[in-house]
Amino acid sequence: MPDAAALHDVVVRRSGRNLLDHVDFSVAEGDRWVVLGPNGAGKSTMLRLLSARLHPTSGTVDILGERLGRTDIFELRPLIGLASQELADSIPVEETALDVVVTAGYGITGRWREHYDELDLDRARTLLAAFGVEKLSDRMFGTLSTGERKRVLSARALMTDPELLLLDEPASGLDLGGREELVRSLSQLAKDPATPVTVLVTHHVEEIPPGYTHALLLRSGTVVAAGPIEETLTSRNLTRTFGLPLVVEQRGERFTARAVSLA
Ligand SMILES: Nc1ncnc2c1ncn2[C@@H]1O[C@H](COP(=O)(O)OP(=O)(O)OP(=O)(O)O)[C@@H](O)[C@H]1O
Repeated sequence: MPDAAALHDVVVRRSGRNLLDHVDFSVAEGDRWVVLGPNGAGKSTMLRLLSARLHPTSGTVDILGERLGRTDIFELRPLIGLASQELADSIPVEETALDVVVTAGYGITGRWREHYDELDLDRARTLLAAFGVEKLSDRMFGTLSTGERKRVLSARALMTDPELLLLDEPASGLDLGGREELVRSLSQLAKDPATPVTVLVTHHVEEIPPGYTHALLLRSGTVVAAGPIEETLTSRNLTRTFGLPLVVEQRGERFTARAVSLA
C-alpha cells in the first residue's frame, strides 16, 4: 500500500532561510504521528505542506497518492481534515459551533447559502458529542473558551470523513483538566481503527495521546529523529531537539519530560 503522505528532500525557503531543510518524512496507513519541536522548528510549515496549503521550494510532496504541483489541490483538500489556529482565525465570531463543523463539508468557514441535509447536521452533532461539546451546538464560536474552540475544531476536522487527519497543537492553551479531557478524546480516536492516518503537532510530550505510534522530532527545519514512538522519544533525542538536557519518562501510555537537575 502506498504511503498516505511522503515528503522527499523537501526544502521550504523564505527570506533567504530554509524553514524546512532537506526533509524526508513518510506516513503509512494506520500510523498516528506526533510532531514535536521547539518554537520555530518548522512544525506548522510541515502541516501546511501536508494540508496542501503550501508548495515546497524544492523536493516532492505526495499526499494520498497525488503529487503537489501536479494535482488539483481543491479536489485534494476535502480529503484532508485539518484543525489549526490559522483555520480558527478565519472563522467568523458569530458562526455557531454546529455551523463551524458542518461547513467543513464545503471546505469553507462561514455559513452562507449552502444547503446541508439532516444527515450532515446529524453527523456534525455526533462529532460535537464525541468531543463532549454537543451542548454548545448553538453557541457562537467567538463566545467559546479556548478549550471549547479546540474541541469544536477537532470535530470539524473529522466532518468530511477525511483520509488524512492533521491536528496542529490541539491542546495548546487548555487548562490541566481541559488538556486531560482532550487527550482522552484524541486517544479514543487514535485507537479506533476507523480513524484515518493522523499527524498531531505539539510542543509537549505530556500532550501525546495514548495510541500514537510514531514521533518526528524537528529542530531548525531539520529532522532530529523519526520512527516508532518508544524508540524515538528518548532523553537523548529530546535533548538534541530542544537544545537543553532533558529527561523523558514513560509511565503507562503517557510521557513526561523535565530538565535535568544540575543540583
Ligand atoms: N513567510 C515567512 N517568511 C520568513 N520566515 C517565516 C515565514 N513563515 C514562517 N517563517 C519562520 O519559519 C520558522 C518556522 O515556522 P513554523 O511556524 O513552521 O514553526 P513551528 O515549529 O510551528 O513554531 P511554533 O512552535 O512557534 O508554532 C519560524 O522561525 C518562522 O518565523
